[in-house]
Amino acid sequence: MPVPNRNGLEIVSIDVKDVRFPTSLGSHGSDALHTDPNYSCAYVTTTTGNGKQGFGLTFTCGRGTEIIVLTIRSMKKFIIGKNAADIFADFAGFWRTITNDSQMRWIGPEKGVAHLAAAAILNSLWDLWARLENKPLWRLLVDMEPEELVSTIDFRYITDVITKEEAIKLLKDKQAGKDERVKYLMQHGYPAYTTQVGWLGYSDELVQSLCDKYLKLGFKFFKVKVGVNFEDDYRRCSAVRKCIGPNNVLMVDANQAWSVNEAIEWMKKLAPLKPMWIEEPTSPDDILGHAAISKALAPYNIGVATGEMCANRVMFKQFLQSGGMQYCQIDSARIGGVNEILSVYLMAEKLKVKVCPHAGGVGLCEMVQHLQYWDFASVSCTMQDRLIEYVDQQHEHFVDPCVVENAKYLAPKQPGYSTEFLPGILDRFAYPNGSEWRQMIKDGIFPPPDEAELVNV
Ligand SMILES: C[C@H](O)[C@@H](O)[C@@H](O)[C@H](O)C(=O)O
Ligand SMILES: [Mg+2]
Repeated sequence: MPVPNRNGLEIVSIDVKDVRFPTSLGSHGSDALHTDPNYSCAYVTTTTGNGKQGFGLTFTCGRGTEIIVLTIRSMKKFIIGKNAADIFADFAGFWRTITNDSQMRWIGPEKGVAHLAAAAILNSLWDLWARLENKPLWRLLVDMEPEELVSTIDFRYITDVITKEEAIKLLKDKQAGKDERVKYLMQHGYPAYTTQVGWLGYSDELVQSLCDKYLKLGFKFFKVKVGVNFEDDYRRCSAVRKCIGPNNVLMVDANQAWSVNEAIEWMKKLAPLKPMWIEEPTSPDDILGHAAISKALAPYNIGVATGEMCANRVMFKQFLQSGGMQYCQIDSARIGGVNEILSVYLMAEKLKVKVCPHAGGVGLCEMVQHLQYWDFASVSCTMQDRLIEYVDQQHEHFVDPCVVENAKYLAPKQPGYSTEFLPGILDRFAYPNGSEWRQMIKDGIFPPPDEAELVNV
C-alpha cells in the first residue's frame, strides 16, 4: 500500500473559503435553468503537523456556497487530530465516518450539501496523498495494486452490481498492457469536447465566432445549451451544425429543463440536426424517466447523457442498470469525492456504459482529467466514444492548470490533484471580502452580501 510514514502527518487544520468568480457578467456557464452562474467553489486546505498540504474543492454557482462552507466547518471534528497515513490505510472506513456520522447523516445522507461538503474534504485528502507520493493523482491511482485501490471504496449499497472481489478481479484482468496505455496517454493525451461555443446566454454572433475559433483549435465535438425556446434552439443548433459540418459532432444539453414527454417531443424535432446526445433532459433524480427518454430516442440515434447532478453511487447504479444513461457523466466535485467516483467507474465498466466526465465549472477540468486517465490505463482501457468535457474558464487561477492542445488533454505531471489556487486568488476572489468583490459591490455591479453569506468574514 502506498501509505506514507505517519511521522508529522497528524492533521492540524482544515481551512475553508467561499471563493466566487463573477462569470455571470458575461453569461459564461449559463444554461436553461442556471441563467446567471457565478462559477464558485468551497475551497478546502488541509494541513498536517509537518506542514504538508492538500487542496480540494467542490463546485457551486455562487449563492449557497456559504452553506457548504459551514457544513465543512461542522465536519472538521471528524478529521482534526487524525493521522493522514491512518486515513489512507483505511480510506473506505474514514469515508464512512465523514459521510455517515450518526447525527449528521440526517441532513443527507450521501446527497446534497452534506455530500458536497464531504467531497471537498475528501478531494483535499486525495490531493495530499498524491503530493506525499510525489505523483499526479492519476499516477497514484494507476500505480496502486487493485486490492489497494478497491480498499478506498465503500461498497455498501452496490454489491448487487459489483462486489469488492469482483472489482479486484476486474482491475486485475485489465493489468495487461497498462504500461503501454500509460505511455500512450503521455504521448497523445486524451480527447476533449468543448461546451464553450454554446452557453445559453451567448448571442448568435458569439456562438458563431466561438465555433470558428474551436474548429480552428482542432475540436471535433461541440456542445450547445438548449431547453428554453424551441425556435431559438433550432436556429442556434442549425447554425452550429452548419459551421461544424456533417462530420463533426453536435451534443445538446437541457440542464433538466423538461418533463419526460416534453423532452422526447423536443428532441424528436431537433433530431434532423443529428445530436449525438441529449444531456440532462429532465430531473436528475428521475431514473425511470431517463430510461423512457433513452428508449424513445434510440431510433433517432440520440443517446442520453447525465450525471453532473447525480446524488450518489446508488443513483448512478440505478441509472446504469435501467438503461437511463448511455453516457455516464461523473462529476469530480460531487458525490463523495474520488472514493465514490471510483466505484461509479467500476460499475459503469461492469455494465458497459461509457464514462464521459462533466467538467463545466471551477477546477472540474483540472480534476476529471486525472480520473479519466486512470479509466483509460486501468478500467475501460479504451477511448472509444469517450471524451472529457472542456470549458475554457478559470484555468489561469490554478498552480497546475489543465493543458488542452489540439483538442486533447495533455498528461498532468505535477504531484497532486491539480486543485491548488495560485497565491493571491483568495485575496482577490474570496467572497465577499476579496478585493475584486469589494470593488464590484462598491461599484454596484453586485448587491452586498446578506448576513448568511458572511462566512468568510
Ligand atoms: C451551470 C453550469 O455552467 C452548467 O451549465 C454546466 O455544468 C453544464 O451543464 C455542462 O455540462 O458543462
Ligand atoms: Mg451539463
